[in-house]
Amino acid sequence: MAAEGLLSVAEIDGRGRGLVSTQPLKAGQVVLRDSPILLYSAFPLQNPSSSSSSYCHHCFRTLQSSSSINCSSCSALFCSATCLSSATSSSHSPYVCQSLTRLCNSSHFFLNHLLERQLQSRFLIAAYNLSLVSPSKFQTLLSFQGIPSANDASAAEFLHSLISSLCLPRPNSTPFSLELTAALLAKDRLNAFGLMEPFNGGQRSVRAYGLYPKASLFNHDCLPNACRFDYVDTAMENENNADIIVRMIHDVPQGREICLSYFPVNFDYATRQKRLIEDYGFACDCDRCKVEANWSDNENEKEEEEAMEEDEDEEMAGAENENGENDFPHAYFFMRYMCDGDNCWGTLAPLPPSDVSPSTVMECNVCGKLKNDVVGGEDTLSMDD
Ligand SMILES: C[S@@+](CC[C@H](N)C(=O)[O-])C[C@H]1O[C@@H](n2cnc3c(N)ncnc32)[C@H](O)[C@@H]1O
Repeated sequence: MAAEGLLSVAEIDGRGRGLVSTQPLKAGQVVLRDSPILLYSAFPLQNPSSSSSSYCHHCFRTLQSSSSINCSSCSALFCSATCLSSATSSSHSPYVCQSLTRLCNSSHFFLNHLLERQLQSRFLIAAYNLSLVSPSKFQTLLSFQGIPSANDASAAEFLHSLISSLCLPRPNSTPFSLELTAALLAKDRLNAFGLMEPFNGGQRSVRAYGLYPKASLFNHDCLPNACRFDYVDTAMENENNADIIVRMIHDVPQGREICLSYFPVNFDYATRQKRLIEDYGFACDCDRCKVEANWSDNENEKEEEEAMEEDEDEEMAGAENENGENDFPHAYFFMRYMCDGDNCWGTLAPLPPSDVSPSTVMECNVCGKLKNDVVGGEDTLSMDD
């Protein structure tokens, strides 16, 4: 992990573990570089769309058709002989290759089950395989937070029996219990990061899901102070291209919890709360939610738009309502740190600072666009002032 020592793990009231700054952190500073312990494809198993064959089945780079190589036993494609060779002893072991082939041939499964079950089966086979090829990484996976919900338990019941009956037993190992299968599904649901397809200006979908040992400790905030970048297609040859890099959006003092947003920051209050309860099992009470909880539901988006317009007029100072309270204190965040590219909704963070000065170039973590920080400079407000 780069930037070792900038963050420490702490117990945070009502949130479980979290990551806290051990020293003042600067805008743009890289606070974490983390490699996945497990990656799995986000595409259906059977009748995969053309896009599923666009990515290497090991590192998930976009494939260049001229250089891609087939697995000798199934249809999986790899970007190079090196990736195929690493995959054969890790992510695409004979156990994974045979199990996925058997699942693909099970028409009953696909006629009756939605994409969600297919992706869960991909994850479970990857996790069962991890216990064979890297017991220490499997122990890390087990250390992630995640108590199974009723949905996880019923998915596990179905998938556990399907995988036990269709797939070969894992060589020299005891079978997974139903309880462990349910626990694994919960850990995946609460901790997986999506590696997105290249941004082409429209709806962006996930190409692969990854589980990251350190990044899984970041808690959520609807106005995050850090955001994560990935460079799956543009990483250098000698870098792990599926690494997650977390950079500070703005300065924070020592002792502050460092949080990411688990989804695009433009989601409205009701959508955010629903998503956090349903997918992550908690109701958010961050500063932004406390303010927006007082906005009436159907006015939510309208108020946000109006407040942003007012705040533009007032040089992003934050508008006061008739009671003299600031009813949109986070307008500043939206204006400065939300990408204005069409349909993008990414978050902007400065490029890493040099030894002597902060960068004035902001990078979007979705479309990758670089732009000058229009608000940066000496009169810049710190979010923690
Ligand atoms: C990716 S994990 C984050 C690390 C986790 N706190 C731990 O102890 O391992 C996501 C889980 O952390 C908790 N969490 C994250 N952000 C939170 C927040 N703002 N308020 C309450 N709980 C939160 C929820 O239980 C969520 O399902």
